[in-house]
Amino acid sequence: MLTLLTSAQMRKADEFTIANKPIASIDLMEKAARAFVQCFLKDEFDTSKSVAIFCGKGNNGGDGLAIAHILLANGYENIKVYVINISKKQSDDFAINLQRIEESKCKKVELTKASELKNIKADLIIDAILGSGLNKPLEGELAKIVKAINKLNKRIYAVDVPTGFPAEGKIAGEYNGIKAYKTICFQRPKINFFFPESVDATEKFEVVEIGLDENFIQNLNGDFQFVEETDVKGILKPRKLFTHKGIYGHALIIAGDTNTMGAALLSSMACLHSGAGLTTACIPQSGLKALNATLPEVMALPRDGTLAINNLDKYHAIAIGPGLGFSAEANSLLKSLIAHKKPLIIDADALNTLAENPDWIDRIPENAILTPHMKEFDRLFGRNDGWWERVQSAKIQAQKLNVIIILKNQFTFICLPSGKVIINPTGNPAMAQGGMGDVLTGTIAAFMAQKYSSTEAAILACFIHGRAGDCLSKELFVVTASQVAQQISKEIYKLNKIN
Ligand SMILES: NC(=O)C1=CN([C@@H]2O[C@H](COP(=O)(O)OP(=O)(O)OC[C@H]3O[C@@H](n4cnc5c(N)ncnc54)[C@H](O)[C@@H]3O)[C@@H](O)[C@H]2O)[C@@H](O)CC1
Repeated sequence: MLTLLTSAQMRKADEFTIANKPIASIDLMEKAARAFVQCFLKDEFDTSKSVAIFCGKGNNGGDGLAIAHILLANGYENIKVYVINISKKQSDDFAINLQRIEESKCKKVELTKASELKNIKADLIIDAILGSGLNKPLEGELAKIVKAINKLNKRIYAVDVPTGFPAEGKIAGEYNGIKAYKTICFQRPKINFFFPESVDATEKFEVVEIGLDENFIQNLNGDFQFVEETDVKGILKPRKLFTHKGIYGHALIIAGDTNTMGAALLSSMACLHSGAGLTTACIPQSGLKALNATLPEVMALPRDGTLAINNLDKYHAIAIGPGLGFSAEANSLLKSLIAHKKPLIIDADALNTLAENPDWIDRIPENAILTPHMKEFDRLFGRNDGWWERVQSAKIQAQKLNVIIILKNQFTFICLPSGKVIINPTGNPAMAQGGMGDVLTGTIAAFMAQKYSSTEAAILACFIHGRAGDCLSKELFVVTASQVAQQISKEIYKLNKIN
């Protein structure tokens, strides 16, 4: 699991590396600049293009100056550096690189006013005005300069973080910073790149390694961690010889209503393909034909409007919610499940039922998993102003209630009772279609039934569900929930096979 860093922690890692490795601060900057250029050249190999590099006077600007001379050395001839006079203060490494630029054949101009940008002509722009040192909103002439740079309407590559975009913390008000095509950031992605608000600042980002001390970074107590494929492979267990269906657990999916029976079928289908030994769908009578016709492997526990499930012992994991609707029966089922200590997943309509009965929330069993999307989360725990606030609130609630909250989005946040937030990297916009959450719920239930811990089940399910969608979207504009459900077994197989 990769630990993500705040800007303050990044500075510590920087200082530690300089103090403990045979590398000086200016050489670390050079290394960062080289890593940036290497990444930049993968996209921009036409060295006849002209490049305007906008630099502030801190270390981000220092990077920009180093990038200028490295690009020159790589065959780019038409490079112009614009040093923006935002303050008198300059960093030591900026000063050293400025001296180098002055001694080179690189053109350098000082820029004080936005109006001076009118005559700038460049095919490409590199933004190195402000990086992770941003400590206040962009104002005055600097804000005007940034606006004018955006208006040049050229492809902008940002160094480390787009100027004006906070690397972490609340993203307040309307974004007025650099709108980058791509951000090439150092050693770790910025935490805020995982929030939807970041699309205003950068269309994409790529992380380059700059040689900071990894041991030091991993031992920093970062709240945010990032799942890697190796983590998932480390958790997944192979299916052993002589095992039988009883070993892989029995999952109960309480879901479906007359008009939303598909949700129950999708959840059950995903549960099957994710490896549960037995799957039972608790659905209304009206869904039995469909269930038997489409998922013959799944058993049924028909609901007749007054169902009480007496024998919960035989189930190793229970998921409630997909397409469940709102009824007295659904209410009483959820209430009775909360009273039991079974591994439980609460999703969709069951989350909304919970929101209508807030006094039940404190009674949710330990290590239960809640899987809200943004609206369901806000209904449950109150409105949030932006994603930073929402994830902070999910973090607090997961700790307080001792549950796991899977806050779903492009990047899903798995908030653990320990206070850690695990970011899932897989998944893509082709998966933005109804039923996808039902599939995730069925997948989590299957992993819990197979006796993975709630944390493991959450990590596995989110990663593999997204990975299934990623694989399918290589050939499809949109992937449907059924396709994802059916792909899951293939993805588990691939991850297990390489182990
Ligand atoms: N591990 C690291 O920390 C490394 C950092 N490097 C670079 O260093 C950058 C951070 O450098 P700095 O800490 O010098 O900070 P910046 O270069 O981001 O900013 C410089 C200074 O600008 C001022 N400032 C902040 N917000 C402002 C605003 N809204 N308006 C006007 N002035 C403002 C602050 O006083 C700040 O210290 C990173 O983003 C990265 O590009 C690299 O050189 C490599 C290693």
